[in-house]
Amino acid sequence: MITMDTIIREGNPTLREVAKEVSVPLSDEDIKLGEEMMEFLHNSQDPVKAEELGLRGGVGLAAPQLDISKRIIAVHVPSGDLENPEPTLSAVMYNPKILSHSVQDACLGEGEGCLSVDREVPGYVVRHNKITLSYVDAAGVKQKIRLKNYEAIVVQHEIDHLNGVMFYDHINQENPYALKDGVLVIE
Ligand SMILES: Cc1nc(NNC(=O)[C@H](CC2CCCC2)CN(O)CO)c(F)c(N2CCN3CCOC[C@@H]3C2)n1
Ligand code: NI
Repeated sequence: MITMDTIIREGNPTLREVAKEVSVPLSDEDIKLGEEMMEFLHNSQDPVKAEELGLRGGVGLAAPQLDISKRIIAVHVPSGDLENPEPTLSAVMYNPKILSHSVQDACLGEGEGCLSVDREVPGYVVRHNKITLSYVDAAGVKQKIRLKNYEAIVVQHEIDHLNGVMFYDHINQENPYALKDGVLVIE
């Protein structure tokens, strides 16, 4: 089971590597890894389990954070309103690739954090507002989807990890809260 002890922290060189594509058809090992990554996200969002296991909350996870330099990410983004328990996006993505993106940029009003970063790094992390994404799903089927706003931000954070990029690499050093005109701030 993945716990916080499994997650490597900044300073570990694996977080700065470009991860390798996984072979398709998917190996049993890669399928099992994806399942464990998704299980971590579910546990981290369950107040009882998160408390029990000492997990920080997570809506995304990338294999390099487990010291595994493979292009595998898991995302589990809850809808936000408690009435509707259905997540807006829940998927393990193998070899995810951004095919195209909007001119429009966006950022989370709260900034970003990272399970591999044990410190607050304030500032806006400006990303694409909308992306068209291809990936292979856990069943080995090629998918092509369009994401926007919060879900698009989460996936971009995870794909960054596959390319050795950390969220704070995007923060403006002079003024962390500087924003160009037209950047959508997502609250
Ligand atoms: C936005 C948010 N980031 C949380 N943590 N950080 C992460 O997920 C990192 C990835 C996210 C950082 C910004 C974009 C992607 C992990 N990363 O480093 C992977 O690379 C949260 F935990 C969280 N939520 C809201 C929903 N809530 C549902 C109930 O359970 C608690 C949960 C808390 N929202
Ligand atoms: Ni992260």
